[in-house]
Amino acid sequence: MDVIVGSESHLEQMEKLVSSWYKDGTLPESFIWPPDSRPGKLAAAPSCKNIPVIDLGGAEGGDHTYIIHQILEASQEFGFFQVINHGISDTLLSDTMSVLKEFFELPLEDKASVYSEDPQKSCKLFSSSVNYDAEDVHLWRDVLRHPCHPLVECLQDWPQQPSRYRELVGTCSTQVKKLALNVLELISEGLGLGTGYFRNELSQNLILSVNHYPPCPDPSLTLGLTKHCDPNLITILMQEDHVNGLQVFKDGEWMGVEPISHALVVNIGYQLHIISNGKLKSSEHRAVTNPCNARTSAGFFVAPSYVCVVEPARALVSASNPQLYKSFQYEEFLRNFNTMVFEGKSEFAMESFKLQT
Ligand SMILES: O=C(O)CCC(=O)C(=O)O
Ligand SMILES: [Fe+2]
Repeated sequence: MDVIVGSESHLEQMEKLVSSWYKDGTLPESFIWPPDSRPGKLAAAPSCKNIPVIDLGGAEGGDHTYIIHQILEASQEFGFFQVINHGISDTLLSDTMSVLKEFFELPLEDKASVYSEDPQKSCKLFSSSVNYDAEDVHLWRDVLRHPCHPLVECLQDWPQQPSRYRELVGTCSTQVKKLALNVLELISEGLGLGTGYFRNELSQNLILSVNHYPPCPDPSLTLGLTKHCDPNLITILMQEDHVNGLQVFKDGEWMGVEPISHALVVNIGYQLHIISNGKLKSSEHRAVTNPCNARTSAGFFVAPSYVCVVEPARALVSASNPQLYKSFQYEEFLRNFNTMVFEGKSEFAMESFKLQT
């Protein structure tokens, strides 16, 4: 059925957005996760002081080799690290985060033009997941998702409000892409793949996914985002200051990733795990909610083009390091990943791409 933007049924659909009704103070049953995937007592998840914070300030000077060493070590052990002195100005990051938060605070009518339940639509605001009507349990989040590349082609689909949205998110996404390519260059060098290994179809796409988690009456029973690894190449995540929520699974327990002002979180996606022939790790992570503050996070997902062929780098395969994954088109991986996520089996998303060794 076609739904006309701003029509009564379109606005009714928008009432699925958690931000439109959370103030009634209830946690509906449809948001209560089974006991084995609930966060339970949040106090049990210590804020992780161990996720490395890497100063990229000297990457082009005398610290170059040391920084590569830190990035490789963090990517092998944690699959996550934070970066500071990354070259993106504090003002741009703060202003972009403000405009993203403002977007979610707009009245429903002002968000109606981007709200959509159509899985094919590339720029859309929705609640929980793209499978809202078919999923058993909902996530306590609203999401605004859209491509950021090529900028001139996608910009016209982005929200027009707040008025500085396009300008700030456009500038920020361009700079985040540049940062991601710099980090990938350091990884490429660290893996012994030379220069420019990722500067092609492997890093062609950039998708922004903004998560908004309103305050939740009982964070122990629900989740903002269930455990998953990111399917793409590498993710650069901006998280709001002072509000915890991101957790990484490490050594059998969930650990919080502390928000650090103006730092960015870097997360190794499945494609980088595969290209490194298992050397770099993709870690499971999730987002929990809290009763006091809304939290907004913005993930910039750098991904291969859909037709790009992905496989372990030849230079990393040898008799003593047999090839662990077959080669495939990224589109095929993504289709399988999305099905697995929908079936609640995302931890098995890699199975059909593994080679018997
Ligand atoms: O909200 C967060 O910090 C996590 C977001 C995330 O993991 C994702 O969007 O894939
Ligand atoms: Fe993620």
